[in-house]
Amino acid sequence: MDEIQRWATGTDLTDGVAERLMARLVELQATTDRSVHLCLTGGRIANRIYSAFADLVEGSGLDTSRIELWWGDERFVPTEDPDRNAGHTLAILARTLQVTPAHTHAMSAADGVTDNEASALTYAKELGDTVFDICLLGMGEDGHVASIFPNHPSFEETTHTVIGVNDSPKPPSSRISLTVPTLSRSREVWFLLSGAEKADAVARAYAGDPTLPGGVVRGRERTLWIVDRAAGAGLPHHECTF
Ligand SMILES: O=C(O)[C@H](O)[C@@H](O)[C@H](O)[C@H](O)COP(=O)(O)O
Repeated sequence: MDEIQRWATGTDLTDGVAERLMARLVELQATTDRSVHLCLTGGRIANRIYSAFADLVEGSGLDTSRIELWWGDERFVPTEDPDRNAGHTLAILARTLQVTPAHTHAMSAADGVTDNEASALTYAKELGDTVFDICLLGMGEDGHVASIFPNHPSFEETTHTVIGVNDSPKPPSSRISLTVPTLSRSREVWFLLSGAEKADAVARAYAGDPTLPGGVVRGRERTLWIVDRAAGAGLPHHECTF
């Protein structure tokens, strides 16, 4: 079930998504005794949302002992490299979200190792058959999600759940990524889409363009297309949820 959530500006989107994400996580925790699994994405838009989310934790009712953080992709760089997704995200969320190391599943960094495939296999073992309750994804102007790129080996059919990605069109070149089937195992996929430069890719992906990773990744129960006015310019207006 695809739903469009349209916000006027990127700022409205950031604050609105942070509130809806917090509410949904609290709602999911109320339906189960297990941990809730949230898969995070890198990118500018996501990091702005994480910052707004961190401001909401106090008084939210979120049980931080029952949330597990995963990553959809990672740049295969040293831990201290500013390009590393987990570094940014944890610095932002750790301001208010006390998530234990056992519940924080960051992909390994390239500290003294060069083999991203081996690191991908290690993450696949840690992931096992975990199904994410919510998987957050940004999208590039080329329709990439996580580190799965169109017209690129990363987008080829695979039985792997996690892969090493080389020659990434988006720097840095070496990455680790969940694969399309793994992303689509998620119960809910939330696409976080802001900026006019994404409008064409967003429209094509929403229409299910099979040549774009964003065109084929969907949640099993729900797919949210969260757009600001600019990024959603090419989306149908009759399907807005609010
Ligand atoms: O590691 C990465 O680069 C991200 O996972 C990538 O998939 C990102 O989400 C998109 O490129 C959108 O990035 P922006 O939100 O910065 O446009």
